[in-house]
Amino acid sequence: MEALSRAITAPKLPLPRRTSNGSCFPLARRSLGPSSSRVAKRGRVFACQGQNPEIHFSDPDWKSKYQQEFERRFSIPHITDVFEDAEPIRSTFCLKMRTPVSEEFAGGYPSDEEWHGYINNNDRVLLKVINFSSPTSAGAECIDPNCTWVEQWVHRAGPREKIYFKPEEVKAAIVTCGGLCPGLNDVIRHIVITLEIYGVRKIVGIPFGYRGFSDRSLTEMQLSRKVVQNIHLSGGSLLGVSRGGPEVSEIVDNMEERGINMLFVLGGNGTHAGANAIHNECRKRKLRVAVVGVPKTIDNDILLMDKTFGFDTAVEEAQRAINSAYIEAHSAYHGVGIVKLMGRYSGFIAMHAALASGQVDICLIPEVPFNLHGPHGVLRHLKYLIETKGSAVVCVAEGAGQNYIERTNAKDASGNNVLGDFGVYIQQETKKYFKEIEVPVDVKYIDPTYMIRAIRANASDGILCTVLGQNAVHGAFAGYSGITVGICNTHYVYFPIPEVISHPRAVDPNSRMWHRCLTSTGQPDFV
Ligand SMILES: Nc1ncnc2c1ncn2[C@@H]1O[C@H](COP(=O)(O)OP(=O)(O)O)[C@@H](O)[C@H]1O
Ligand SMILES: O=P(O)(O)OC[C@H]1O[C@](O)(COP(=O)(O)O)[C@@H](O)[C@@H]1O
Ligand SMILES: [Mg+2]
Repeated sequence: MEALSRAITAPKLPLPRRTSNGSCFPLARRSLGPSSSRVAKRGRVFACQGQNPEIHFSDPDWKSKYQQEFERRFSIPHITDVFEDAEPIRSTFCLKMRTPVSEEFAGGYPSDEEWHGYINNNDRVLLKVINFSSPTSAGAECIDPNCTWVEQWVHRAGPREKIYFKPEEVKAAIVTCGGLCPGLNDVIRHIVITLEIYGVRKIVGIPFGYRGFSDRSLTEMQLSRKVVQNIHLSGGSLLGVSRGGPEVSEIVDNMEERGINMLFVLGGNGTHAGANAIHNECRKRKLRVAVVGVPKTIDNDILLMDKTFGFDTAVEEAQRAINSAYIEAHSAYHGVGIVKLMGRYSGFIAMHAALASGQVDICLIPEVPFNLHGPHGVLRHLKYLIETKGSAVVCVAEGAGQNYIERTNAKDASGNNVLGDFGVYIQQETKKYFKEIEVPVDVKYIDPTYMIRAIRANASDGILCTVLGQNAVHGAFAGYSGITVGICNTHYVYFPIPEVISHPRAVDPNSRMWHRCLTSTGQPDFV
């Protein structure tokens, strides 16, 4: 797997802390490296790595240069970049024709000249929709010190009128990697259904993530509308998931062997790094292959998207654990309920679950440093809560408080750091502290980790999965590769993969959302 990791350009996680917009971070000094640009945010100087290396705000044309560079970065790779003479055909995706697409296309491809349901290749969606009037505005994301409004457009997702694959020549494969996430089956289902509408007959599932490309004992699963009809009714992945796996070259060798020319990859940042490496390898080998990702992570740590599928469901389920902790704490004499939720580097689940439940007194996330001990520490505040309220609920994200736990350098099969269990640690420290100050407390610890991700998607996630799955297929047929689908300001878009995985998206401690969470919990700064 190490070799696979080296194959991509995106740096390995985690990276230095950045703001939630994913690009800027405060500069210690005024000097900038060759690949950074400077922006003002709340009166501080920021650097935007990898963006507009030579941007000079004194240049009267800086804005148009910035936009040109942005357009270049967010252009989505197309099959014609490599196969200049690739000829498109009229789309076989036409919803006006109600009869099923014939297996042999004997009478030619179906078409409906009158249908206006296609996306124009030049359609764009605005990536940022707030025109901040000042760098001091809450959550301001500025490019220049004056916070000038710069339109940033990204590609609109959806079916195109011209397609670059003949359905009868397509062998499509779907693979699900990383940890589970509610909605995986919904996405698989809609990829299969949409492929069939285009007229594809050869659709297979690769079992157990990237591993399924190398382990000869794992055979591909034939997929059809009939097979996937009811899979969304249960959680998990019909295909199975795994971490780790073969090298990129082995994956592409195997794809060639099986004749796969459309690959749909469902996974998080690691999986997408792999998908991008597969796309690049296919290009290197001059293979007419479309590789399209669908971001999957309950951590919600993929950049630039409103949210990833499964996140809402996970938050909803997490609330149940918080509610149980609240009931336990509230019903006990001096009860303290502690809940640990997932979130390796990003505290979105903990923050949103705390906000949604309204029952959390202290929310601890990896992005916001805190002291456990001392006059301004978490434990002192817990004492105050016990004295004043009689009980307290604490919600901690998995990645919080790692500085309190001895590092092991252990890695999982994908190369992710194995974190220490801060939930258990804070539980023990709480007991120890109250024992020392001779205040009796009843501590209840709940770790619902796998329960929040092994369930089926709720209704809103189900719809999100439907749109993402369908758009993934439209993107592949339109001839795009090395892309992923997302929701952006409520519209659906295609992003080039490297732009969404350059580092994990994190909660911005200066964001309105974190401030709302603090308003809700009433917790002080623990520093
Ligand atoms: N940097 C990388 N380059 C290529 N493949 C990777 C990379 N990181 C992880 N992978 C592969 O992607 C798959 C899923 O990665 P993992 O980090 O476990 O989950 P996720 O995709 O949810 O982040 C694994 O098979 C792993 O080997
Ligand atoms: O026990 P597992 O399968 O490694 O999963 C735990 C991990 O799952 C996550 O919730 C999501 O991780 P992925 O997006 O990489 O699947 C992490 O926060 C957590 O560390
Ligand atoms: Mg990950």
